[in-house]
Amino acid sequence: MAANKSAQQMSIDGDQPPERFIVRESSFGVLDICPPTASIPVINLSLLTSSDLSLSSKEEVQELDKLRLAFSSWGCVQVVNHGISNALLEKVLEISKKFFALPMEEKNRYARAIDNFEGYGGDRIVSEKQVLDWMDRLSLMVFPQDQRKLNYWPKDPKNFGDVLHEYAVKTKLVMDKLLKAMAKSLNVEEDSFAKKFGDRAIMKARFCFYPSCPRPDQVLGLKPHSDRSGLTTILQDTEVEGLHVCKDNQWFGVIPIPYAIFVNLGDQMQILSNGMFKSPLHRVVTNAKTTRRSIAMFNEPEPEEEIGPVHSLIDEKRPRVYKRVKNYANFNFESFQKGQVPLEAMKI
Ligand SMILES: O=C(O)CCC(=O)C(=O)O
Ligand SMILES: [Fe+2]
Repeated sequence: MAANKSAQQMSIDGDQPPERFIVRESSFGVLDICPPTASIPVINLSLLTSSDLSLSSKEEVQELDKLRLAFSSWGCVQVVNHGISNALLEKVLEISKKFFALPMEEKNRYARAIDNFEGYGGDRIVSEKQVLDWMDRLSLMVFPQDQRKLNYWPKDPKNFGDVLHEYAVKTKLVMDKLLKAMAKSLNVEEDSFAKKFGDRAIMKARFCFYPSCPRPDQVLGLKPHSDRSGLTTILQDTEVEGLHVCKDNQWFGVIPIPYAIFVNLGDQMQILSNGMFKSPLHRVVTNAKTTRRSIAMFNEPEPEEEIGPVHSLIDEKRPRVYKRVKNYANFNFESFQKGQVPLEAMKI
């Protein structure tokens, strides 16, 4: 049955996308696979160094302004000079390439259980009416380290675990720097956001594989969504476009910059910032010729930590927009199941 085949296998077999993958106009509006491209703001992380705004150089202040504007309009940036070496980024792309190139039976040793997010598989089916994504993925919990389910971590390629661990540690440093810079850019205590993530913040990795598709005009690699996370980084194949971001109700294509890391905010940062920063809708389209790979890292506050707008961002001019909630990931899933838009359901 085609519906049980992986997207990769359908692509190899030259299958036409089955009915359940077809995006109807009513599902998400017209599928424009080639929207205008966007100049997503580029942030030079090496300029964001001082811990005290009053000590910031002119260049740093300018960069902080750029960051604030970018996250309050686009909800995303491309980060350069982030401190992660090109060699490591190449290794991350390489372990992804090698894993997805394994024979199907080998990959299926890491197959996801039906009710779990972790492991290898396709779109997680939560409703009969769901339009399926033309994408295979390997999802893994990386932090807290004691939550890892190592039976899902590929043993082939051999360096998979070491590379992912090193990349996650370095990614967390980038994210923590960004969280501090974001707070500074809004003129609030530097650790206002960072401390909400807690010592047991969650980091999940998702290796995304979008095989070529004979009908890119009819299917989506990943349907429009905003992330549940606090912060997400995306490392993408340099040569292959496919990621689109929505700004002011218009879709824009993202042009990957070699060795830059794309960062988007998730819903929990929109909540923590009392709506000052945006968690943007984004999606991925496929193309008829090439496979696209990306590695997304999702960083979230620990589920036991109650989150809500940071106090210093609430005043008469800007009253509190969102409620407080524990375990936003669950809240998000449940409101989605009830047909609600989770961020709307969080409003007071
Ligand atoms: O593949 C990409 O570029 C985007 C992935 C993504 O948005 C996600 O996994 O949530
Ligand atoms: Fe996403």
